[in-house]
Amino acid sequence: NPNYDFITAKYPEQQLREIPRNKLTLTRLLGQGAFGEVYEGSLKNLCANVKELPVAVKTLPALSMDQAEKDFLMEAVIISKFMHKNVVKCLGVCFEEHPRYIILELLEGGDLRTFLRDSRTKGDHACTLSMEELLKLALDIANGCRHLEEKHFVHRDVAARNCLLTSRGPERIAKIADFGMSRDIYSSDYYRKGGKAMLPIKWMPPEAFLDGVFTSKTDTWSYGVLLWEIFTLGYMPYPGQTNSDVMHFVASGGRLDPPDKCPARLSKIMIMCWNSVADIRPSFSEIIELLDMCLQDDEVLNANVSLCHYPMSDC
Ligand SMILES: CN1CCN(c2ccc(C(=O)Nc3n[nH]c4c3C=[N+](C(=O)[C@H](O)c3ccccc3)C4)cc2)CC1
Repeated sequence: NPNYDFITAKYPEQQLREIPRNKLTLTRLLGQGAFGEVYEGSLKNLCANVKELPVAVKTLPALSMDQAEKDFLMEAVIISKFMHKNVVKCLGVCFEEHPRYIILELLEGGDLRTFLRDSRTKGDHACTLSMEELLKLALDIANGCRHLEEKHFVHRDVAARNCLLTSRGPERIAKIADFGMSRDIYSSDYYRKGGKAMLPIKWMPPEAFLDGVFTSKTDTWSYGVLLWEIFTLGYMPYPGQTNSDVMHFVASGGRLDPPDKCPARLSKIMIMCWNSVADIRPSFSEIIELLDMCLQDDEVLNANVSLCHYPMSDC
């Protein structure tokens, strides 16, 4: 996996900060990850002026396989490389004994896809979030992705499920928060192709699932699907289609329909992200400029996000 080269080749000197385990208290379980749990916790006097710091603690079960251990370490090393307000921060690790912990900044709003789905009001299919709020979420993640692009890091799994929110209120900030190499093998978001890796087919461009080619333009394609997720308030992409349906559909030129009543300026960005020629897809700097234009455009701000009515799918 070239991302491993990214780490070992360029930054061998960067050490992970080992945190004494006795400074850490785990309070409650936040979620079950693919290879472990994530707890809310608190960190005592990490530094002078902070007595107790609320944190998220990712755990690796003590009896994990070697590969899981390597992936877990790799996730900590990768996250520690980035310093950006839209990328989750790693505060340190407890790696000297089992169970191993990765200590991350606590984001209390939960993941972006759940938040979008919860923000639908029942029945009248209106939405509790304004276009401006949705655009700001989109811009937060685009900024995080631009930082990864600048660092020549390809994420490979940009999707709403892998983003977290600082809170659910109007001051919420969205961050890219999952750099795990392992995939939730029980989630229908992933597809085991050729008995090997679990692939998020519905978020991948043709050159990735056909030829295994991954560049920052792979993340651009995935980001276009994330935009579609945001403006459908968390629908499953390609409703009613299986992963293998989608591989054939997309490889032969098929694309997601932009959400209905989605303003043209916004749909255009999605379509640009899904250009079959990777080089023609926009960089994240270009995407940010285009989204900033949307934020200035009343036609976009006054559009109402109406939920598409997909008959049979897990909407
Ligand atoms: C209505 N309520 C609102 C509150 N809510 C939550 C649900 C989950 C969380 C949560 O996991 N927060 C996290 N903070 N930091 C990290 C987290 C996860 N991390 C990870 O690294 C996880 O692997 C990860 C990464 C991306 C997305 C999900 C999980 C790092 C917080 C609130 C439950 C529903």
